[in-house]
Amino acid sequence: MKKMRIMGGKPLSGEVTIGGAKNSTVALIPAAILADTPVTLDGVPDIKDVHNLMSILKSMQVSSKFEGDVLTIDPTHILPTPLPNGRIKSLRASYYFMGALLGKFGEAIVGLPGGDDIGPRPIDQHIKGFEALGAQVTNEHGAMYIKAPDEGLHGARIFLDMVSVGATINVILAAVKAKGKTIIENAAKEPEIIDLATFLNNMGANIRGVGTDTIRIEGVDHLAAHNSHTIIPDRIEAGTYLAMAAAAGDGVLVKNIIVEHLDAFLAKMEEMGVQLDYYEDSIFVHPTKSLKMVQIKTAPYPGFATDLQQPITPLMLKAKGEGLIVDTIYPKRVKHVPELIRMGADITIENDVIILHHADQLSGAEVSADEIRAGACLMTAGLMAKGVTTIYNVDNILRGYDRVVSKLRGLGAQVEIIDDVKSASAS
Ligand SMILES: CC(=O)N[C@H]1[C@@H](OP(=O)(O)OP(=O)(O)OC[C@H]2O[C@@H](n3ccc(=O)[nH]c3=O)[C@H](O)[C@@H]2O)O[C@H](CO)[C@@H](O)[C@@H]1O
Ligand SMILES: C=C(OP(=O)(O)O)C(=O)O
Repeated sequence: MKKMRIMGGKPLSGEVTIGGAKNSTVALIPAAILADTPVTLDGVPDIKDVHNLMSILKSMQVSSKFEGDVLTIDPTHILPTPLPNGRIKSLRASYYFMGALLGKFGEAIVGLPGGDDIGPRPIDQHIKGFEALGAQVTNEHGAMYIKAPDEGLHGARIFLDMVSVGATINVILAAVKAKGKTIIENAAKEPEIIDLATFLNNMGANIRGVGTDTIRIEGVDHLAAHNSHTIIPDRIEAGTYLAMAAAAGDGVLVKNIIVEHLDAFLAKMEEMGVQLDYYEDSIFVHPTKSLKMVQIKTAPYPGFATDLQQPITPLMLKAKGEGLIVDTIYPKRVKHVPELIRMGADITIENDVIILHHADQLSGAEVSADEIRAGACLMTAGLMAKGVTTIYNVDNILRGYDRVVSKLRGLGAQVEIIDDVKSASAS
């Protein structure tokens, strides 16, 4: 396991460029196996989730090559392979192989996914969707066995009991080649779902209504890539750097942003009094002086993203007064709280409400990134703090933050990643 060492107190300045969205990429890679041709993705972030997905592809005889930010995937020799264990457990989005293999071969054996420990993450709505399309689903020793009827999957009307990104995407992947029309109601509206549908539609799929709560899919027989697909910028990485720039910056330009994808987050930054200059696809964050405390309630898109409640927390610690955070999606997503307290923060949790107070000065400490966004929060706290912060379990950050050390160094941060077995290296 690696750890990250941050020497705090040095204000960030300069510019940083946001990479392609993790949550698009991790859906696009499994989706690529639905194609009858090689597929090229551009703007791919260099994150561990991508490397783990490439290794899963390899186990199915799907070759892939990652050069710069271009990933080519050749699924033309794919074999229908059971995936009950192994790398499947290393990330959440491996569950997209359930929908993709089911859509491609009418059968999937896929282990229950890993991913962040942020409270219960059931997949009942994914299963409900597969069953509505005619599949039989059983859970045997921690792996899902999913089988279409002999005549193949058929279109269906599916009302999701709750808005779920994963279930919406998995049903799209399974239904895109099913016979007839599928309608997903109460669908999630996240931009990454639109990105996935754009990719599939450009290959010949017929998916309409993505970005609204009703998605209509007319099944097609073939999918073929004619052009490379450019992945949308990562709105969560962007939000992380924007909050970091406001909390620990002396004037930072964050580039490659789709501003509209961050509306709820940016409104909160402005409510706090952060001064932002907007350009076509970048935002300049001015150094902050006095900040107003706010209350945040996370919600499905276009609401305030759960994945940004931890990254904005250190910024809130700079504001005067009492702030509240309620994560309605993952009420137990509080792994950052004991670590921030160790750094000198005044935070309590009552009935799943996170209550924060102003901290004059955080102090460097040894802390643990127990999940990706807790890690993002601790990086910013470490940059704000006096002294050295060592973040353990840094693989949880590297799972989803593209070339994070070189980006932070580019902003003037003193940061390094150290293997626990002495030798130092940067990624
Ligand atoms: C790879 C990826 O894109 N991950 C994102 C995705 O995760 P993921 O797709 O796993 O999250 P969902 O949108 O499915 O989950 C939303 C809520 O619905 C619940 N639920 C979901 C499915 C289900 O079958 N049953 C059920 O009860 C979950 O426990 C959660 O409370 O959306 C989350 C919520 O925006 C983000 O935090 C993750 O970064
Ligand atoms: C929860 C997250 O990721 P995953 O769904 O991949 O675990 C996240 O990106 O914040």
